[in-house]
Amino acid sequence: MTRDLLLTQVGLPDGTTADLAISAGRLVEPGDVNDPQRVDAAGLTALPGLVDPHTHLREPGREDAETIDTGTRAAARGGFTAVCAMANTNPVTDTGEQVAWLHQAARGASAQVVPIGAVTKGLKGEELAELALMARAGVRMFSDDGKCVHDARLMRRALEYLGDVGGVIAQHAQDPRLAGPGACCHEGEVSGRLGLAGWPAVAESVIVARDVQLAQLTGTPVHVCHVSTAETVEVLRWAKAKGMPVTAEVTPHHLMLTVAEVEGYDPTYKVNPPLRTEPDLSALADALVDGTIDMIGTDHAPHADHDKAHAFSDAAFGMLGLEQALAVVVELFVNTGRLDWAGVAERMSHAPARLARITEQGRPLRIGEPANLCLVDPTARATVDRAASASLSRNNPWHGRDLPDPVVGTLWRGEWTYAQEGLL
Ligand SMILES: NC(=O)N[C@@H](CC(=O)O)C(=O)O
Ligand SMILES: [Zn+2]
Ligand SMILES: [Zn+2]
Repeated sequence: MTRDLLLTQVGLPDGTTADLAISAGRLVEPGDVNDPQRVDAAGLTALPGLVDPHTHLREPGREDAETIDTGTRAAARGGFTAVCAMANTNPVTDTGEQVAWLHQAARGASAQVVPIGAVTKGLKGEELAELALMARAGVRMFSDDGKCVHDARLMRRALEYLGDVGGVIAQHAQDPRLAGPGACCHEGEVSGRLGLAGWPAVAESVIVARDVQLAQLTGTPVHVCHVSTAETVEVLRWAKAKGMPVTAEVTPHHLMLTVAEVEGYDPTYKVNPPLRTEPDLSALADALVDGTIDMIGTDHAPHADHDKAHAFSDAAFGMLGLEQALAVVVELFVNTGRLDWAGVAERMSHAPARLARITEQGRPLRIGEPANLCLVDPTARATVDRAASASLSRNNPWHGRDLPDPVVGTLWRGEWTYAQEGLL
C-alpha cells in the first residue's frame, strides 16, 4: 500500500486553490489521510492526468524504437496517465487475442495503455478485422492509422458494425491516390523548389468530407486523426453545425511547425500528414480554441536512427510527441491567454477520455475520483534536449528549442509515475 499524500495549496483548473489529499488511489477529504507524504504545491497547478488519444508504442515488433515501458515513461514525463495505443504494430492489433496480449503486457507500465483495434485485417484495407471480438475484449476505438481506410464501402460497413458496440473509428485521412506514392512534403512552393513529391491539402479534406457523411448515415461517430489543413477545419465546422457525429484532434507539431522546417532536408521533420503553412496553423489554432477541433493528439511516433538517417524521401514518417505536448500547448495557448487551465484540461484530458470511453480517466479533481493528475509549474522553461528523453528514440522535433517545461510530477492511481528532482 502506498503512503497517503497531501498536496498543499495547489491551484486547480478553475482558478481556485485547495489542499488535495490522496489515499488508496483516490482523492479524499484532507481530514481523511493518515501520516501523509506532504508536498508543498504553492504556485503549482494540478490538471487531471492527460490522456493521449494517439500514441505509437511500437511493441510488439519494433522494440528497438520504443517499448510499452519506455513509451509510457515518456508519457508520464509529459503528464499523461493514459495513452491510446495505435494498432500498427507487428503483429497488428487486429484480433481479440492481440488485445488481450497488450492488456497483459501493459501491466507494470507507467500509464494506462488503452488498445486501439485495427479496422481491417493487417491494416491492408481489404477485409474487416475481428471488430466484435476486439470490442468484447474492451476495445472501443478502432483505427488503421498509418493507413487510410480509403475504400468507402468498407468504411461504411465498419461503421455499421461498430454502431452496435458503441465504437468509434479514428481515421488517418489521406486519399492514397491524391497523395500518391512517395508524397512526403506539403504540396506547394517548398515541395516544388526542394524537388520533393507533393502531398496536397485536398487529399486530407476530401476523406474527411466523405467520412462525416458516412458517420451521419450510420450514426456511428468518426474521429479525425492529426488534422493538418485549413480546408479540413472548414469541413469539420460545417459537419458540426449539421450535428454530424464527428470529433477531431490536432498534434502539437501541426500547431507550431510549418513546411519551412523541411528546407534543410532534416528527416526529423518528415511526418504524416506533412507540416503545412502559416494559414493552416492559424486555422488549426482557432479551431482548437472554438471547439471545432476537440482535442490534442500527440501522434507520438518513435523511430530508430537507422530508419530516420536517410535522404528525406527515404526516411520513416513520424516524430516524438508525448514529452513536449503540454509545453507546446502552454506556449501557444496559455501564455497567450487563448486558453485557461480548464480549457487545457478539456482538450488534453476530458475530451480524449470521452472519445476512448475510458471511464476512470479524464475525471474532474473531486473527492472520490481516481487520483490521476499532473502537477504543473506554469512558469518553468527549459531548452529541450533529445538525449534527456525517456523514449528509446531521438526523433524529437523540439530538440534545441526553448519551451515551457511545465510538468513537475504525474500521479496515476495515486502513485508517482514521474516526479521532478526536488519535488518530493
Ligand atoms: N505520423 C507518422 O508520420 N507516422 C506514424 C503513422 C501515422 O500516424 O500516420 C507512425 O506510425 O510512424
Ligand atoms: Zn496517421
Ligand atoms: Zn499515428
